[in-house]
Amino acid sequence: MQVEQLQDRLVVKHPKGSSTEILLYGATVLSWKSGSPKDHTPVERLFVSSTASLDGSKPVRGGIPVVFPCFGSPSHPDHMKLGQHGFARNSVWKYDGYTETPDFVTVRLTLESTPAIHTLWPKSFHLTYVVELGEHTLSTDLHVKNTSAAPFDFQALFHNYIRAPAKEVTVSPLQNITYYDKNEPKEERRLKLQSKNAVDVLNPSDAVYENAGQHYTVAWRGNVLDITTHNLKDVTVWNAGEKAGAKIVDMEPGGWDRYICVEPGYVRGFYRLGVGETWVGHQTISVKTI
Ligand SMILES: O=P(O)(O)OC[C@H]1O[C@H](O)[C@H](O)[C@@H](O)[C@@H]1O
Repeated sequence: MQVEQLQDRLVVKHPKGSSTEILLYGATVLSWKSGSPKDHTPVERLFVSSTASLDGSKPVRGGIPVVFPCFGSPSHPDHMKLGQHGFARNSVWKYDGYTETPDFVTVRLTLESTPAIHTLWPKSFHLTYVVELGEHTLSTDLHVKNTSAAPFDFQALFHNYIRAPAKEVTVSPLQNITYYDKNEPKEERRLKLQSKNAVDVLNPSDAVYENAGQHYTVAWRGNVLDITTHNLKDVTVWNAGEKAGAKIVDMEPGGWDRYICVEPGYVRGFYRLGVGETWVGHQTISVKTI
């Protein structure tokens, strides 16, 4: 059996040694251990704060929280009752089974509206989250189906906390891409053009790159992870930095220096989904040999 269902999570093991754990709360990927094509020893690739709450009392500080149907604090008139990053990351998802091929173990989770969600966002929808584990890859797909009688607008994002030393890691290629700098105090100055190709987070970063290339390389000292995406036109690069990081209540001491968030999403503007239609956002994170 490659998938073990525990009370609060799924533990998925690949015959070639990689593994992943998915908390039903938020469908949050909590762990992804994978070797590289050069060194087969499985290594944890995601950062989860040791002080994160995993009991469903608040979204997990780390792993891969799923952001839907709004990113950040709501800005769309239909989203005003929602909390930061929406409800997907703090709702309990249902396990919907797994499939297995020689190369991949794939698990499915689903989420539909509940009375509590309905009071915040009165739409009818069906979400399916598909997590596919390969020998050196982890893919996540979010399927959003509109089961309402009218179109609705949403944003979606995979909030990947990549385990990496913040002082050394870079994300590329981002040169000549326009980004929305959330750390810039004045709204009218927030849209900027990135001049660097490999962007670091030596200073605090909260930058939403618009219409980026959907293929990113996250690199530091002998490590390379590739992220390829589909239908996720934007990517946010976030690291709180030392000062603001110390103020995040569920961030472990010094935790700001152990992660970089590289968050593919559809978050600049909104995707309008017609009645009965399904939208799929996809990412694959691969461990590369260098
Ligand atoms: O603290 P959270 O609600 O989990 O959000 C953590 C971060 O998520 C994204 O990266 C946003 O761009 C940031 O502005 C935010 O601080």
